[in-house]
Amino acid sequence: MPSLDIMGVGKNFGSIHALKDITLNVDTPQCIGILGPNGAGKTTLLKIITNILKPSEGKILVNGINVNQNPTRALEKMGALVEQPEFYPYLTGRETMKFVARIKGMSLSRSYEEIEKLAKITGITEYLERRTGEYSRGMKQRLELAVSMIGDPEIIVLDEPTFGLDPRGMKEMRDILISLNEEKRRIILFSTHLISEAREVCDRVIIVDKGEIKFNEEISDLRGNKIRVKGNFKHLAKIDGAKEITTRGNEITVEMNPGATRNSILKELMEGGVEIDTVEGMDRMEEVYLSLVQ
Ligand SMILES: Nc1ncnc2c1ncn2[C@@H]1O[C@H](COP(=O)(O)OP(=O)(O)OP(=O)(O)O)[C@@H](O)[C@H]1O
Repeated sequence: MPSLDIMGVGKNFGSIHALKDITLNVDTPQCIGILGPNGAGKTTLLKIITNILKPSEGKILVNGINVNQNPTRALEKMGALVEQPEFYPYLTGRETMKFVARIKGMSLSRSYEEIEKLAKITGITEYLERRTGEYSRGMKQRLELAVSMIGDPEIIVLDEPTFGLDPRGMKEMRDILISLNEEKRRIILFSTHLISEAREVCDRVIIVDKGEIKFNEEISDLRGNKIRVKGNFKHLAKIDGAKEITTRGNEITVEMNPGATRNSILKELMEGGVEIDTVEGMDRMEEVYLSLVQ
């Protein structure tokens, strides 16, 4: 079983405290999303995990091995896409993968099988014979993922794998991550700005802001306890199922009492004379994230 231990990691760039005492222990295969606004510290954390940067404090253990002290052994079973690699533009996708497979010490016959398998998983089989200099951003991103997976890593670390892709490309990349995660053989850690993406792909979500973990929960534990309604109303009657109600313009946010349901709240609002236009559910992850972004 792969394991990743982030133990009290801090990172200072001069007077900037990019990370402060980050601790996280993962010892079962799962997908973890790191969500956070610009400058939160996501990339810095992923760079420390992959030994591109040294922590100012704390340590990272991969399968119990200290990344900083023994990087070769610790990172043997890790595949990462953290700094955008520049491929040699005159090599084809296949040659690029073969090159990396050879560096990783793989035999030619094994590398051939590995390339075919990974090209299929990441959907690049049809571009394998083209020079990477001619690849679109989406093709490059898939090739990068395929390259990071050479050697069947137990831990995969990806910095914003869907960044810069069009909606279809984003969906396809998410589907690849979902299917990799379904095998439940690896720890997949990736950063994103998108709540919806984290919710769709991950088992656990961590929200980082100003270098600190502000939220760390399993997706399955998140229960929506707020709903937001937009509509017309003159004044609000008492809502039995509401713990707290706030209004802003034509927007009503209701925090529900434990026994209440979305439907019971909506019924009460309508009976109280609210003409409802739209309804949104909010969960705690969304609340924390939106409060940080705002
Ligand atoms: N090499 C560096 N030198 C100085 N400051 C840095 C360096 N790298 C990052 N920082 C600072 O550390 C903080 C965290 O940056 P980081 O790139 O980790 O954030 P992020 O969450 O990945 O942001 P984004 O979503 O914008 O990519 C920021 O204040 C950033 O300016």
